[in-house]
Amino acid sequence: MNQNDTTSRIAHVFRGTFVHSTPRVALEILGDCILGVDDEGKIAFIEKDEKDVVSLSKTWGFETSDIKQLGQYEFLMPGMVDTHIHASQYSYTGTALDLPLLEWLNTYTFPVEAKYKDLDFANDVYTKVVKRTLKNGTTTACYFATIHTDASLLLGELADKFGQRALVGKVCMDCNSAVPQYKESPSECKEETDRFIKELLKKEYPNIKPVVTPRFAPSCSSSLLSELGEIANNNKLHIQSHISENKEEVELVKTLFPGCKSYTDVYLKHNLLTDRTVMAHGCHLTDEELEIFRDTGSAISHCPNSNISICSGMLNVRNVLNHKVKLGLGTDAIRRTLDTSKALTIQDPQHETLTFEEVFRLATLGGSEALSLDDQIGNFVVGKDFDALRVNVCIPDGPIDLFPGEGPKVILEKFLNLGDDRNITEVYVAGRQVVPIPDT
Ligand SMILES: Nc1nc2[nH]cnc2c(=O)[nH]1
Ligand SMILES: [Zn+2]
Repeated sequence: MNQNDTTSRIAHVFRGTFVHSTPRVALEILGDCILGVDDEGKIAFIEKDEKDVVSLSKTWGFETSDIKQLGQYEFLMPGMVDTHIHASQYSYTGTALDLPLLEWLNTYTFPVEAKYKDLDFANDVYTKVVKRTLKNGTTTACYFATIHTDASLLLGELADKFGQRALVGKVCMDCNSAVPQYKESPSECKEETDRFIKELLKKEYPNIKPVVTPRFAPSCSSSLLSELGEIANNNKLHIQSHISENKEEVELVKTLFPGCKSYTDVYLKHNLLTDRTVMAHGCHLTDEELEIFRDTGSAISHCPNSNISICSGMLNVRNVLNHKVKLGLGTDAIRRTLDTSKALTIQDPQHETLTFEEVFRLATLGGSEALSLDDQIGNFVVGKDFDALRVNVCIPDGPIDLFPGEGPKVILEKFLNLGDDRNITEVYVAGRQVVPIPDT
């Protein structure tokens, strides 16, 4: 857009420090910048060290009095992209962490997920998870819901209502011997997935997309996996699932799919590895499997919080990045990603520990790449949507103390390691301010 374009007007102008990542640099600090957002929510301009604000305001048609000036201890950063979150497991977050994956699923997860048949229960939990994640800076979330189509549609409705960008997956599973009431028949799976996609697309929510969601290979028959691969490919939809999270699961998949060379080969053979696929965990993938991820353009969602909590394994992110595989983070993962990388260095001093700048990139631009949304979000580039956090590290009674001489890089590092939602004073998604959340 330019000054001659009368269809879009400037909706916000910010001035101050902006931090973001580019494919080339993990952390770029833009001091004293001015950024304009048009009324379609896109970044219209970014000017550095602008001397003549008056002429800029004339060019773009805004009032200089409308500029939002950031304070010394404030900055704007891109919104965080959560590439893997189970909205339906939010009610028991922080508990039930005493069993390994397969027992954990049977004991805690499946019985709770079965409750989402009840739309009142779903409404309560899904409202809370969308609000909580938005307040904590998740501007994009890639959600697993449950097998229930109507509750999954409700999750899409709530994300749209509160203004979060989201991929929403109705979970598909036709095998569950431990909790047999929590599964669908193969035909139900297909029909309900079709209905979910059709109904969600019919709503035309601007920032919500359906994602085809086979739970993981042990929960799905081969014919269901093939059906889902076909649905996703015919409709050019995203795909999400789990892979190689713990060793017992990897062994189980070998026995369930004896004709496949590896866990990755199971998904490959069913046409589920595309450049719109994101697979969670991947702790135990081999280098050969990572090459398949790279060749197909499929991404990994790193979930170290979960991996440590139920002792699944430690993904070597450095090795994934060295294989040029796209990688984003799952929920609340910045700190646990750094811890896991350090634990790998303790085990092997040759391991090149991830830096906080690299992890910052994974939480923002990396996530957008993993979800193939990097043409739209992930950093501050003219033409991309304005998904951003206004951060203030110096709020009264906040979690961070500052000391003389600390510049923007230290301030960002402190925020990433010590900050919380009190420091995130405003959140924007596609130019719409969504935090503070209005009272309804
Ligand atoms: N961590 C985790 N792994 C899974 N694998 C299949 N389903 C799940 C799930 O709900 N959580
Ligand atoms: Zn998961």
